Amino acid sequence: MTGLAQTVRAALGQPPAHLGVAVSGGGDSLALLLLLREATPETRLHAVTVDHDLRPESAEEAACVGRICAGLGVVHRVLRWQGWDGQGNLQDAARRARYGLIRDWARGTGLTAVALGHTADDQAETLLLRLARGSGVDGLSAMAAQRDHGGLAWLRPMLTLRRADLRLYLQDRGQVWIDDPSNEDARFDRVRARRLMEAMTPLGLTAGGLIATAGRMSMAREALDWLADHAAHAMTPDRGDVVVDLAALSGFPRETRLRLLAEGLCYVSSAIYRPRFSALEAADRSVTEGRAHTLHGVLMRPCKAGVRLIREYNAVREVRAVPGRLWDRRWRLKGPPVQGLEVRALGESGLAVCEGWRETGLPRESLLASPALWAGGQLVAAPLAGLENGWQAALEPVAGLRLGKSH
Ligand SMILES: Nc1ncnc2c1ncn2[C@@H]1O[C@H](COP(=O)(O)OP(=O)(O)OP(=O)(O)O)[C@@H](O)[C@H]1O
Repeated sequence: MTGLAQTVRAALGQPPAHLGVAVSGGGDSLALLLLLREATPETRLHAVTVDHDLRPESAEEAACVGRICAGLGVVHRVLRWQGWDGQGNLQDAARRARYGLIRDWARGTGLTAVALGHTADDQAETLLLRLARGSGVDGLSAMAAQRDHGGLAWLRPMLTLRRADLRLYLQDRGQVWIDDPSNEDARFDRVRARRLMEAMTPLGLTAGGLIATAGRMSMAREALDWLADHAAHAMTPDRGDVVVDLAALSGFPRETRLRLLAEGLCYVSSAIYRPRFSALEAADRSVTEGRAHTLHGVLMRPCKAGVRLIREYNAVREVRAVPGRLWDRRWRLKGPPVQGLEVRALGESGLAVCEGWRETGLPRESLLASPALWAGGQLVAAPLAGLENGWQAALEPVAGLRLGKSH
C-alpha cells in the first residue's frame, strides 16, 4: 500500500462496509476515489457527482467521472441541481444544494458515511480567508476529519495530504482529471487565497505553517468547549426561552460567557450561524449592565435570575406553517387532524383571548412569539399560553447545541 493510502486508511479508522464518495472529477476527489480503493479493498464504494449545470461542459464532465468509475468497477450516480433561485450568492447556493443532494442520495442508498476530498491545502486556504474576516478560535480551527450531520458521517480522510502529492499520485497511475476553469478564476476569494499563499512562501508563511496553526486552534477550541460545558448549568431552557444566570457565569472567562450567550441566541432564534463577535460583545455589555438588548431575532430581557432570552415577536410575525410541520424551524404543534388550520405566532390579538396566560409563569413577550393555531383570524389553540384544546407544542432545537443536549 502506498504511503498516501496508508494515511487515508489511518484517518478512516474502521471503514464502513459501504461508503459514499463525492467525486467532482477534479484532481483532489479523483485521488480520493483511487486512494480509497487502494486503502479499503473490503469496502464497497458508491461514487456520486453533482452536475450543477453552471457550465456547458458539466454534463460531459459528470459522464466522464462515470466512465472512470466504470473502469474501476465502482458504481456511480449523477445528481442534477435543479438550478439557482437567484437568492444569495451563487457559489454558496450551489454548495448547499450539493450537500443536500448528496445527503438525500446517501440516505436513499442506505449509506451511513460519505467521504469528501478536502486536502491540507484547502485547510490552509480556509484559514487565510477566515483571518481576513477576523475569525476567532472556532473559525480558525482545522476542519474535523469526521463530522456527523444530517444523519450521515461526513469523512475527510485527506486533510493531512498535499494537493501536489495527490496530483503526482494520479500522474503515476496515468489517471487524468478535470480542471475546473473556476479554479483559476481570480474573482473567487479561494483562488486569490491560493495565489497569495504562493506569494507569501518567501516570508515563511507556508501552507504547512497555517495548517499547524489550525491544528493548535482546534486544541484551543476543545479547551474552550470543555469550559463552556462546565458553565452550561448557568443556562436553563424554559419553554423555548433561555434563562441565563449571570451570577453563575461571573467566575468564568468572558470568552465562555460569550460562547454560551451565542449558543443561547441560536437556541432561541433557531439560527444555524452565530452572531458576529462584535455584536455579541455589545449585547453582553448591555445585559451585564442590566439593560435589555435585541440581537439575532432575540430579545434579551433582564429578569430576577439574570437575563431571559426570548424570541423576538417581529422576527416571527410573518412566519406560517401547516400544523405538524416545523414552525420557526423549532416548534411543532401536534393535535387532532383538522383541515384548514395554520400555525402563526400568538401575537397581541391571540393573547387577548388566552385568559389564563398569567398562570403559565411565562412573560408576555415570550407568549406573543409563541406558536399558536389559527383558523383564519380565529384562535384555536395556544399551548404555551394555557389554551390547549387538545394541542401540544413540541420543541426541536437546531442540532448540535450544547443547551439542547444538556436539558
Ligand atoms: N460537483 C461535485 N460533485 C460531487 N462532489 C463534489 C462536487 N464538488 C465538490 N465535491 C466534493 O467536495 C469536496 C470539496 O470540494 P470543494 O472544496 O470544491 O467544495 P466545498 O463544498 O465548497 O468545500 P467546503 O466544504 O470547504 O466549503 C471535493 O473534494 C469533493 O469530494
